[in-house]
Amino acid sequence: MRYPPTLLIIATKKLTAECCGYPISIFFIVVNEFCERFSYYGMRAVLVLYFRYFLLWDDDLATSIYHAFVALCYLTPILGAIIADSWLGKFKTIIYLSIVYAIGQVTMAISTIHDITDANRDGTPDNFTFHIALSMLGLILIALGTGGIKPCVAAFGGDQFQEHQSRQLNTFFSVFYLCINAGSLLSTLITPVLRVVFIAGSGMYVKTDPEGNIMWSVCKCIGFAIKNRFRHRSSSYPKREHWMDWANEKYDKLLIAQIKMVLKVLFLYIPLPMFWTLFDQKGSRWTLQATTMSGDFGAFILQPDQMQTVNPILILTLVPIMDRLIFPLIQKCGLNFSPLKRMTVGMLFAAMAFVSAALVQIEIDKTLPNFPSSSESQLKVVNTYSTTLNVTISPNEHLLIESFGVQLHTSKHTYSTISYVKSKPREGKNAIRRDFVLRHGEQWCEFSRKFGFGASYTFLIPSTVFSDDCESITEVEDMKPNSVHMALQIPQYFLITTGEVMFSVTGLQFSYSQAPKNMKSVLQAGWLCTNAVGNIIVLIVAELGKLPKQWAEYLLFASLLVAVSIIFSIMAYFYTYIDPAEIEAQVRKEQGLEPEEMEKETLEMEEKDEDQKNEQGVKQTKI
Ligand SMILES: CC(C)C[C@H](NC(=O)[C@@H](N)Cc1ccccc1)C(=O)O
Repeated sequence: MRYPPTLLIIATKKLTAECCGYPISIFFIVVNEFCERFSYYGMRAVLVLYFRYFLLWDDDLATSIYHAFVALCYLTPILGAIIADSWLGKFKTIIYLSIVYAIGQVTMAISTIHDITDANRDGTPDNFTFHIALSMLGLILIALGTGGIKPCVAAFGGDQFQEHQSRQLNTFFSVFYLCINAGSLLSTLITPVLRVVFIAGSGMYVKTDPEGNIMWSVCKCIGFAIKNRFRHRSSSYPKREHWMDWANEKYDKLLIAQIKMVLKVLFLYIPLPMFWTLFDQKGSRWTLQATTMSGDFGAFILQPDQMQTVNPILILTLVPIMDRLIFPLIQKCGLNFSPLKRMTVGMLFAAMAFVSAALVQIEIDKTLPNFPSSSESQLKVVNTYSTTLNVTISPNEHLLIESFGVQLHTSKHTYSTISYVKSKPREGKNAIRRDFVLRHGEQWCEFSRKFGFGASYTFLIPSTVFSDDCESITEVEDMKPNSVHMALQIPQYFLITTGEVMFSVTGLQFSYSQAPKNMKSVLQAGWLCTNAVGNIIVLIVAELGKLPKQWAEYLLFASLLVAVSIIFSIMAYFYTYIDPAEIEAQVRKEQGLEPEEMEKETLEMEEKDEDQKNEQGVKQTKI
């Protein structure tokens, strides 16, 4: 049989060992993902605290750099996808970038050792520039590692499945997502595990070779189509069905068909960053909201940042429920709950989560103290004298100061204050958290009291304090404890996580199923980029400032997402689901090329020989 003098790509999948209908190699991939997310989320969880308390950055800078880092982690997938699909292949890309990742984690760890520059041993680094530079280098390497391997791992997992395993392929993405969340959840509890599991499965993987510099060919082909279209802009030239068809003169029909498939999906992704903009505020705005709430659950006390673990916990329960119960039930009711419909509903759930956050915020606002505005000032005077005193604070204003103090707000005056609290204590902590012991030389006494969350107190300590065993200490409550319970945030976490399962797990599967074979990682990278853009939007919003009322900002975000989901549902309505393999076969047929399956059969004999000689390669390229 003669083959046209065109580049023929012949894919032959290796017979893989199976367990319950799944390729065994999948086990190594999901365990690898678990460990990777474990390491990533473990580091991310303490990153803001590192910026804040080690590098001594202020809140705004720490938050901005944090979101910039997260955005970078979801931008680098493009680089990983290019390396994998054009050069090294997914397997090698994962291995090499994991090494970069590990170097990044080590660099980051070294940057936290203050002894390196603490020559005078006072517990503070002497050279902050060194620590900042080292940690930034570490973070860039980590972003390169984690982001670079991310589109490859999901696509590599998908590659392990044969055609008859399409049901298992869908379940794989759910299990993959479960592992992400199990890893992120456990990372807060246990120290990172070495990522050697992935290499252990090496012999079992279906490893597809990269097919030349595919990204470069794609860019050149798109560039040519645009140029050619522009050259033929006069109406005398007949119109073509698709603007990419203007590349027909120079480029292979198959490549053009593949680019059309990818562009169609990428176009659909345009509104998606809005979902992530809301989703990623869990880590910032919602955690700040939790700082003004009470985390006293009786048996244990929950810190505001720990509230975020509700998300992975819910994922672990919701993914199986959705997969095994809700989606099959919807299907049984005869409803067509297609992937894009699921994603739209997911967005609506996220919008509802923000409505719920707004309602909680309204409740919290009712309990917050009134702080002076920019045109006011706050004066606090504590009267330790035994009787009421009359204090004149301006020619026309008199104040009666009760014994042990009073707090007041006045307009347009600045007074010197004894104690001045201008915001709720940070992270829901009290100014003083536990019982305290007073010491003076040999004398001491212990003061015991239950302090409320987010409360602030002033203690008046007379000189007689040691003789009466702290009895004479008088307490003034500057700020009432937080009274709205953190459990009220659970509905918003439930709604956003339900939205995430519908949106994110489906998006992952959709990106794999709609991508041509040689661009699976590229489309995974495109999907992850929607997250990066979402984080950049959070950054911009944080910098531009907020609405005066936090609940109004939550409602604004919810309305924006509803508007975006309407746009997305219209776009989705016009999207036709494709089977990339079928389209590719069709184009091949039109070009007079052999369909892949036939090629496979014809060449099976030839390959048997070669297979034995070659190391356990999977895909061969023949010219
Ligand atoms: C963009 C990715 C698909 C995000 C994915 N994230 C999750 O699955 C989160 N539910 C994990 C999480 C855990 C703890 C706190 C917040 C988020 C991923 O990491 O791949």
